[in-house]
Amino acid sequence: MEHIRKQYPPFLLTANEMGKADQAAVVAGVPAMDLMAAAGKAVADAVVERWSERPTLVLCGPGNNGGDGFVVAQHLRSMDWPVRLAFLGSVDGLSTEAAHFYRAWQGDIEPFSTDLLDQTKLVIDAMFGAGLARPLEGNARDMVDAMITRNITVCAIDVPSGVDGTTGAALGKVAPAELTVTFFRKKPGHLLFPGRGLCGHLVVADIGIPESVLDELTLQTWENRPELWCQYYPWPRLDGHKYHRGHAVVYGGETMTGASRLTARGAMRVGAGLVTLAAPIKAWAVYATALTGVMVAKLEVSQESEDFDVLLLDPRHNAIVVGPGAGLAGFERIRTRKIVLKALATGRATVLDADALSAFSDDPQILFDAINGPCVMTPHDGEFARLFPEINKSPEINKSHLDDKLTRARLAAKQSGAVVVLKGADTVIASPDGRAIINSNAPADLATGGSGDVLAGFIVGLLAQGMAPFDAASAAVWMHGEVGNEIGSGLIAEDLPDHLPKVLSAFKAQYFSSHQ
Ligand SMILES: NC(=O)C1=CN([C@@H]2O[C@H](COP(=O)(O)OP(=O)(O)OC[C@H]3O[C@@H](n4cnc5c(N)ncnc54)[C@H](OP(=O)(O)O)[C@@H]3O)[C@@H](O)[C@H]2O)[C@@H](O)CC1
Ligand SMILES: Nc1ncnc2c1ncn2[C@@H]1O[C@H](COP(=O)(O)OP(=O)(O)O)[C@@H](O)[C@H]1O
Ligand SMILES: [K+]
Repeated sequence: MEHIRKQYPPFLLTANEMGKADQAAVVAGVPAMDLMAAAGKAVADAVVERWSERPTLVLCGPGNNGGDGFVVAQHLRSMDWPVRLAFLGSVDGLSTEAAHFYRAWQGDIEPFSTDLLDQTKLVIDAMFGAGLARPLEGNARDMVDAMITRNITVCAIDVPSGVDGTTGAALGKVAPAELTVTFFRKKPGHLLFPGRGLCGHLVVADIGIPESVLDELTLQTWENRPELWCQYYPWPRLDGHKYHRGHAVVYGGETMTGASRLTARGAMRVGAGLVTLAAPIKAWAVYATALTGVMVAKLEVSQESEDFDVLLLDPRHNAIVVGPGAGLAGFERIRTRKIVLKALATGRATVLDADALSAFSDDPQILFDAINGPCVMTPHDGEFARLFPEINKSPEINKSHLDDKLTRARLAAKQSGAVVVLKGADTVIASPDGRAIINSNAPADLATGGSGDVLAGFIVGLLAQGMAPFDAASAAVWMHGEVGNEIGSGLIAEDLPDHLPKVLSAFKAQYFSSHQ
């Protein structure tokens, strides 16, 4: 029988999980000494590939990150690189493996002093890796300060020292790396800011840990990649018709009419069979003139929510989005809340964005109590803070002394019962059941007014086509990032829906045929 290699999804491992993977590898017969040797060799290879020979300083810390540093230094020395090595700690405190490579180093061991930087063009940062427990102090901190001041080129081993690999937080000041080499799998801190911004180019090296150790871990965090959800992607069926592709309802506000129009166009482009924009009568003419493929339903102003009820009587209206341009001023706030609660009461798939979230900032529990069906919330940081003010004070956050985006999104999903898409450069998609995905493909060009409105449209369009909320949110966020990359500089929100077809075609070519 042909041997098919098991494909593992793009897991992200916390420091703790990485430690377990390491132990499982040792149990499976890979000596810890070999892992350290392979780690150091991988870093040396990456260094030689990126930089020409130059005066290099390897800064070794007191743990196994320092152990890797001894290996790198010896490899570079054996290639006749001008290498110096400074060690922070005592040999008695080293692990067996690190002590072995300390002895194997054939050059001098110099004390940690910032003077060493005078002759240095490249620093290999092997001070602290996954085991960093508190901010850097003393000589290590002085060294980092001097590296920052001198703007010295850095290659970091595992993480730039001071970055928490599990959360991406910076424990004190960190010297940014141009290259970071990590082992086996990425860690959340490589994708979450500020960590991501401090890592520079990231290389993940295979150090001989068998992938099968992943089977022994219960992992709940992934990098957003199509492999995670492509098999659920709702491609149109040859024998299908538009009602097989769902009917999305977009609630439109009275004043900011552009927002919900962007949402509606996003929903159409991502393949919803039909999209109806429910428009207050005052703004109806604006919507009706501006939209073509999207249908426009008229809501009487005095009895708005009743008209919305009537619209929802049609069971084919299977996904609803409220928020973009919904309105928060005076009466509009009350109406927005009513519309949200009506939408949630249907039990149909619902996306809540922008004003639909802020409208509940006085009493978020009313909103959370109403969420009983499939629901995706898409707050940016400001909306998140309004809706989940207590999460930053929660014991889980305080325990780690960190305002960690992954934990915050997870807690919010658990508390609200919705899939939470906590947006930004490192958007986190968290499910109430504990699963979480970190997105990594979004360009900064997406930081423009209306781009979130389009994202809400992508999500509701996928929900209308029957995708589950966590998958729909993850797929939409990834598509949004790809479209952003496709357009690049000069991107405006209006462009996003119209560039989606190109991205979908490329995605289909790469992922669909293999899943038929
Ligand atoms: N797992 C794997 O598969 C593989 C892992 N590998 C490598 O191991 C690295 C993880 O090693 P690690 O666990 O020894 O952690 P690391 O960061 O080197 O040192 C922790 C030490 O520092 C100390 N300490 C902490 N904070 C401090 C502070 N602020 N200031 C001063 N001291 C502080 C702390 O002491 P303590 O807090 O106990 O007092 C402890 O002694 C990993 O990043 C990778 O490079 C590879 O070899 C390949 C296989
Ligand atoms: N620096 C950045 N890099 C990548 N994506 C970003 C960045 N800043 C914002 N985004 C993305 O742009 C979108 C902005 O959404 P949002 O803040 O709701 O804006 P709007 O309400 O104007 O549509 C989100 O999808 C967010 O993740
Ligand atoms: K490091």
